[in-house]
Amino acid sequence: MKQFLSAADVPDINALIAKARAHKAKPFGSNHSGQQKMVINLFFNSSLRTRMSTEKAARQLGYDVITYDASGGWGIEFEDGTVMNGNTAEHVREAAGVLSQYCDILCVRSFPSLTDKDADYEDRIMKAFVKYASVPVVSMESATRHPLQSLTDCITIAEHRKAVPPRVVLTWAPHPRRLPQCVANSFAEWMLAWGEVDLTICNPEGFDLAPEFTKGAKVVHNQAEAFAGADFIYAKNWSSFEDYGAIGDFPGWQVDEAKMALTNNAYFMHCLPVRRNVVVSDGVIDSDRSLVLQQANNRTWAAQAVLGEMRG
Ligand SMILES: NCCC[C@H](NC(=O)CCC(=O)O)C(=O)O
Ligand SMILES: NC(=O)OP(=O)(O)O
Repeated sequence: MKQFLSAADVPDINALIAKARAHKAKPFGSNHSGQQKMVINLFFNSSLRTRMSTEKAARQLGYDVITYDASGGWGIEFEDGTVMNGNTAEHVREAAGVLSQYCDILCVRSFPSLTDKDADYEDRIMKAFVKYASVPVVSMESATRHPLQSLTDCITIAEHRKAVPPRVVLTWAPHPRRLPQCVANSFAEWMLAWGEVDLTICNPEGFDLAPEFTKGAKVVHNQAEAFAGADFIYAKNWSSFEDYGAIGDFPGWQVDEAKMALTNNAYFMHCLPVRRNVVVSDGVIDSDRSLVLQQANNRTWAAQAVLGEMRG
C-alpha cells in the first residue's frame, strides 16, 4: 500500500486481519523488515493508544521511530496561494517534503475542525500530506476516519464472534464535548467493506452519519430496538454531521446494564478514551463482556500489519 487512509486502500481486509494475528502470535517474526529504516509519527492532537501502539509496532518490525507533537511546532499552512504573513510559518508543501527526507513511512494524526464541513470531509490535511510527501502515508485518525482503529475492531470481532455474521450495533452515546465523527464513520465503512457482520447503527434523530459511510447498514433511532439480540455493542459519541459539529444532549443514550440485558449477552466495545458514567456505566465497562483492553491490545498488531504493508 502507498497510503493507508481508508478501507478502500486495503485490497483484502481478511488478509490484513490474518497478518495482524500472525504478528500477535509472533511479535518479532518480521523484525528484519524495518531495519535501518525510520517511521515518523506526526501528531496534531492528543493520543495515548495510537502513539504507544504505533511506536511499539514500528519497533517490533525493526524500525527506528521519531514521534513529533506538531501542536508545539511551527504552524503549518495548508491553503495554496496564501500570503503567509499570519500565524503559519511553514507550508505543508515544505513540511511534508522535509519530513520525507527523514523517514520511510510518515504517520499523521489530524482531527477535524468541526466548523468547516467541506474542508473536513475533503480530508484536506491528510490529503495534503499524501500529495506532498514522497514516502507512504498512514492515517492515525484524520478529519473523517480512523482506519487503524477500525482494523483493530475487525480483528477483535473476528477473535470473539461465535456466529458469522454476528449482529453488531454501533450506538451513539452521550458526551460533554463535541467529538469527531471519524471513529463511527470508519467503523461503519470497515464493517460494510469487510462484509462479515450484520451492522445496525443507532443514533438520535439529527445524528445520522454521512450517507457515504452508512450505505448498506440498517440505521434506527431507537436504541432498545437496535440492542435486541445484538452480539456486539460498539459505543461512540459523535457530533452532528447534519447540523455540522453540533453537540447532542441525550443523557438517556448511555450504555448501561439494563440496555445490555436486551442483547444476546453482547460484548461491549469502545475505542477509548471513554467518559465513564456518561458514555457507559461502570458496571458495563468493568464487566467480563467488556473488550476495551483487548481492543487497545490489538492496536499494536493492526499497526504492525499496516506498517508491514507500506511501500513507496
Ligand atoms: N482516538 C479515538 C478517539 C479520539 C477522539 N476522542 C476524543 O477526543 C475524546 C476526548 C474527551 O473525552 O474529551 C474522537 O472521538 O475522535
Ligand atoms: N483509540 C485511540 O485512537 O486512542 P488515542 O486517541 O489515545 O490514540
